[in-house]
Amino acid sequence: MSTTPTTLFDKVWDAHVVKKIEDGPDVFYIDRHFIHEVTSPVAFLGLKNRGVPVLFPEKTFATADHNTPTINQHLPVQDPLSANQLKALEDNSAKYGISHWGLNNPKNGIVHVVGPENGITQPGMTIVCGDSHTSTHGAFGAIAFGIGTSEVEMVLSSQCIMQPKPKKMRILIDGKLGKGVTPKDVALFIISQITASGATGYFVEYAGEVFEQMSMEGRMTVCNLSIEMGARGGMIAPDETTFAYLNGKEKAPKGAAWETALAYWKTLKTDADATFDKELHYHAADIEPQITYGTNPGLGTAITKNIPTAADLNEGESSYKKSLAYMGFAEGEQIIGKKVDYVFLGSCTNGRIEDFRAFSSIVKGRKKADNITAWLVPGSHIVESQIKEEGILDILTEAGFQLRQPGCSACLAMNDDKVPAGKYAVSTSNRNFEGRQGPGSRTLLASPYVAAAAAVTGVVTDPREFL
Ligand SMILES: CC(C)[C@H](C(=O)O)[C@@H](O)C(=O)O
Ligand code: SF4
Repeated sequence: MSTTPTTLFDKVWDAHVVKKIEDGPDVFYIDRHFIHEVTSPVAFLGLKNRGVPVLFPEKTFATADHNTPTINQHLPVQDPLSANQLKALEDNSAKYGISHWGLNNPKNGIVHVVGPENGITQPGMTIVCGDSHTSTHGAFGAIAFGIGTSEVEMVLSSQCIMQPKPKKMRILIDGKLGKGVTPKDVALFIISQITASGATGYFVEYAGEVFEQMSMEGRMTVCNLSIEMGARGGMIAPDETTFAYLNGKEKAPKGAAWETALAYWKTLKTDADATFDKELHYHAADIEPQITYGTNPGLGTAITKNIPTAADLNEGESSYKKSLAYMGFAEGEQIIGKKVDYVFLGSCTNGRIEDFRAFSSIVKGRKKADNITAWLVPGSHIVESQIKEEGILDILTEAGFQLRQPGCSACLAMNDDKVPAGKYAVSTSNRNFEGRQGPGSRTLLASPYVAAAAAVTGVVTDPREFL
């Protein structure tokens, strides 16, 4: 065994290199492969054309999420393109013997929600999916990243991909988070500090007290947003919180296999004195509830602050002005008090049970504002069941909200959940690009607390006044 101090990332990476290529990418072994309806059909077509089988069908897991409606899921899907994609996923999975959680399957939900909650995602694994937010699974101490459709085909046929090793960055945050400050705020804060391309070329390890104290749901939220700072992925060393979350999950190891796995998982941490290519250090006390005001996730601020000027930001002036013009905002304006039309609680960033608990803790005993259309979309059927079991649905109903059925929904508006042109949405998702939530839609990214505060007041509101 090597005595050189090693990072968590190197430990997991090096254990998966099948072959090193001189001056080229590594041939990299993949433990778990997730697929959804958008990026898999062309990969399966490639297999068919080459007459190649799926090498290890039991290592690939399919779920339908992007194109699925969030009401009346028992009825046939109306949109022909969506219906075709969903059918292709089902047929391809059946043809190659791949596990498939389609609409109405009790395990169905957003790929990055269902993988972890069923114990498929485990520490020390390499995990890929034809989807950028695959970084979510890094919360378990896995190396997880998004791949393109041609690589999906490669993984299906060989369980390997060609992958250059990224550089390593560690982001350390010490101290304790203040009232109303959530993992989403931590991630939006980091992105606002380093910009949406600040971690390009790196794989990030999040470390320090803030992440050690965080729940698995919170860690998933943070790792999910790694991609929005440009990183290849993000990870957090597994610990007792991770093991407790996984223990008893359907696909987690059981009995003696659990003990063996646990012994290995406990070795998965960065050694003291291991070095990174870049290190950033922040303090929890400096992080307030955040909100974005522009058209990339880096254009965010503490909710109590005013929208910065181009000079404050060091941003290219014309692109910044264009971004604010799209949003209908002006430099130097206060963000609190801005009118909101839509509230979206959901997505692979904030569609987990903890997010619904946070949202309901604010709307409890209050009423939805009349000007707000709210879409509350659980990340999976398991989350939906928990919402019902914990009495959260009753709180939401009492406050004038409806619960929808699981899927990506308004996060990218590939189904009917589209925010109309010019309207403002406070959204717990991860992208605020032009038109992301529907043509002409305007997105303000924020935490479930901020979303709830907007949902009951109708305007951007500091959630701390309700906590
Ligand atoms: C459709 C899919 C390829 C896409 C992604 O890769 O991220 C989507 O999930 C998104 O969030 O924009
Ligand atoms: S919820 Fe949004 S970010 Fe996540 S996979 Fe679906 S579309 Fe992509």
